[in-house]
Amino acid sequence: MECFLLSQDGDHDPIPLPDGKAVVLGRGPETCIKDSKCSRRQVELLADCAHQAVRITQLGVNPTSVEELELKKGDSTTMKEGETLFLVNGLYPHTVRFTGSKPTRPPSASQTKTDVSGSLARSRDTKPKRTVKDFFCAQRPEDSKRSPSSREAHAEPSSKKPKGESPMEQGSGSDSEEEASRKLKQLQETAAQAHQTNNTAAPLAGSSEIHRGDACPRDSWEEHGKLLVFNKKGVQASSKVAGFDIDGTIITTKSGKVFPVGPDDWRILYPEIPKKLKQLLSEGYKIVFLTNQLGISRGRLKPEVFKAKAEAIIDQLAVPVQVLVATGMGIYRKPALGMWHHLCDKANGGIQVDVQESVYVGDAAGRPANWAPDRKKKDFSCSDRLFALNVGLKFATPEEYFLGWKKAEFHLPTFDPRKVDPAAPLYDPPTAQLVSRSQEVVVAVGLPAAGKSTFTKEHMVPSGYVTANRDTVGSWQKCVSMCEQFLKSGKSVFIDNTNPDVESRRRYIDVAKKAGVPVRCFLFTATIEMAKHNNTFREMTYTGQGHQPVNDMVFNSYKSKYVAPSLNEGFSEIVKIHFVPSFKDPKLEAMYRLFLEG
Ligand SMILES: Nc1ncnc2c1ncn2[C@@H]1O[C@H](COP(=O)(O)OP(=O)(O)OP(=O)(O)O)[C@@H](O)[C@H]1O
Repeated sequence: MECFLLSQDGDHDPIPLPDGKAVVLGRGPETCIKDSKCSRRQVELLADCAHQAVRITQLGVNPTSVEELELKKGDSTTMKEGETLFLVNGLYPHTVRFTGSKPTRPPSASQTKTDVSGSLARSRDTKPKRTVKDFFCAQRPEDSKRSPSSREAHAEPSSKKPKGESPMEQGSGSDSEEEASRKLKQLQETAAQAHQTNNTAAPLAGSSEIHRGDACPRDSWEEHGKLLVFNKKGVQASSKVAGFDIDGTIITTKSGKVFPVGPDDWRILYPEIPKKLKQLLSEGYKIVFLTNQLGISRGRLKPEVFKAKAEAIIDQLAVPVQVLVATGMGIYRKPALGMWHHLCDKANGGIQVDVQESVYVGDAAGRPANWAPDRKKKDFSCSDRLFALNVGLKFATPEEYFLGWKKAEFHLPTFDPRKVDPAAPLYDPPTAQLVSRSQEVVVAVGLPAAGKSTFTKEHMVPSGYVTANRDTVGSWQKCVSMCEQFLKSGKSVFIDNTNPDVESRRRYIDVAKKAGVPVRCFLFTATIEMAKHNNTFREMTYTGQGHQPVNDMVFNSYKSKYVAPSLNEGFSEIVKIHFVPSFKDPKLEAMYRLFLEG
C-alpha cells in the first residue's frame, strides 16, 4: 500500500508520500504552484498507511486547510481519502489516495469543461469558514459576563474573533524579541485568573444543569507556546469536566519499567477505564487529559512522537478526548493553573466550567511508601493532588476512581503557601534595629530566593543603604571592591549574596574592619521548600528583567556549604529575618498562595 497526493485540478503528477516519512511541500516545481502567498515549505505531510490517514501540519504563514477546517502555523490535523486539502488560502485543492499502484494524474482544469475559473470558484466556494477555535474558542470578555444558561449563545461559533488577539494564541516565540512583553501579558492574564480562581470563581452555584457545546468536527493539534492542545473529533464542550492525568493514571508501561522504553511501551492501566470514560461521556462530561511532559522541552521526547502516542491511546479508548500538554516549566505545568485556565477560558467553547461538578484524577497524589498492600513505592510527586487543590476540584487517585479502593493516606508538601503569615514578626530579636544611624556593613546569609533583595529594597535602601550583589557585578572580587568603594564614599552597604560559609562572609568582614566600620549579619530564615516556591513564583512572574531561574543544584550547593553564622566571625550582631509576605497586587498574592511545586 502506497500513499499519493493528487492535485484535484490535475496541475501536477501524483506525489508519493512514503509511509511514516515526512514530506514538505509548497510553492515549487513539484506542485507547480507559483503563488507567492504559498510558502516553499507550506505543509508537512506524514502518511500513515496502516490507518489510511495523512497528518497535515502547516509550516507556512498563510492558512492551509482541510475541508472546512482552517489551520494556522504549527497546527496539525489528519486527512483521509475523499477529503480535500487546500494548500493555501482555500486554493490548490488536493486529495490523498492509498493504493497498490501509482494513480494516474487527473485531467488538468484547462483540459476539462470545468475551466480554471470554475476550479477557482469551487475552491472559493468551499473555502473554510471555521477554525478549530470556533468550536473551542477563546472566551471573549463579554463571554465571561454571559449567563451560562444561554446555551445557544455559547454554541454559536465565534468565527469573527480576530486571530492572535491574545498572546496565548501565538506560537511559542520563545526566542522572539516580543518574548518579554508576551510573557508580561501572559503573566497578567494568569495572575488575574489565579485571583479569580481564589476569590471570585462562581461555579454555577447550585445548578447541576449541564451546558454543552458543538462537537469538534475533526482531530486537530494546536500549539500555544509551552502548551499543546489536541481536540479529538467529537469532543464536546461541557460545563462538567472529568480531567485525568495520562501516565500512571490512564496508561502504564507494557514493559513494567517506570519510564517507557519506546513509543509503543504503553497499555491501558486498568480494564475498567474505557467503560468508566464512556459512562462519564454519557453523563455529559467532557473528558480532558491534562499532562506534564517536560521531556518535550528538554529534547528527550519529540512532540510528534508524543502526539502519535496520545492519539493512539484515545483511539484505543474509543472516546473523544481533549488533551492539554504542558511541554515545559512555567505556568502551564501542574500544579500551576495555566492549563486549567486555558481549558476554561480558551478551549471550552465559551461554556463556563462548573468546578463543583467536575473532577480530576491523577496518580501524583503524595501517597507514602506501602500505601496499599502491594504498592511499595511512594508517589513520585503530589502535583496532581495539588493541581486539584489549587483549582478547587474533587480529587481521586486512579485506584480510588476506577477500582473503588478506599482513600489512601497522603502527605501534602511541608511548605504550604496558603499558610504563610503576613502578620508574623519580620525580625528576631524584637529589640534589634533594622537600620543603623552610623555607617556599617550588613552581610546577608540566606538561600537563593529567600527574599534578600526584596527585603533590602523595602527596608534598607530607603534608609540610604547601597547594595552590592555578586550576581549583578559578576564575581565576588568585584563585589568586594564595590563594597570598599561604597564605604569610602560614606555609605552603609548591604551585601546581598547567599554567603553560606565562613569564607564567603570573611571577605566583607575584612573590608569593614579595614574601613573601621561595624559589621552585622542578617540571617534569612526561609526554609528550602519556601525558597523553592519563591523561586518558582519568581520564574513564573519573570518578565525579562531581573532574576534568572535558579536550579536545584544551586539550592543543594547552598545546603552543603552552609555553616550557621556566629559572632566569633566578627559580627557585632546577628539578626534573623523572617519571610513575611507583602503584596501590592492581590492578583500576584493569589498566585503566590497556590501550590506551584509538585
Ligand atoms: N516579602 C515578600 N512578599 C512577597 N513576595 C516576596 C517577598 N520577598 C520576596 N518575595 C518574592 O520571592 C521571590 C524571591 O525573592 P528575592 O528575589 O528577593 O530573593 P533573593 O533571596 O534575593 O534571591 P537570590 O538570592 O536568588 O537573588 C521574588 O519573586 C519576590 O517577589
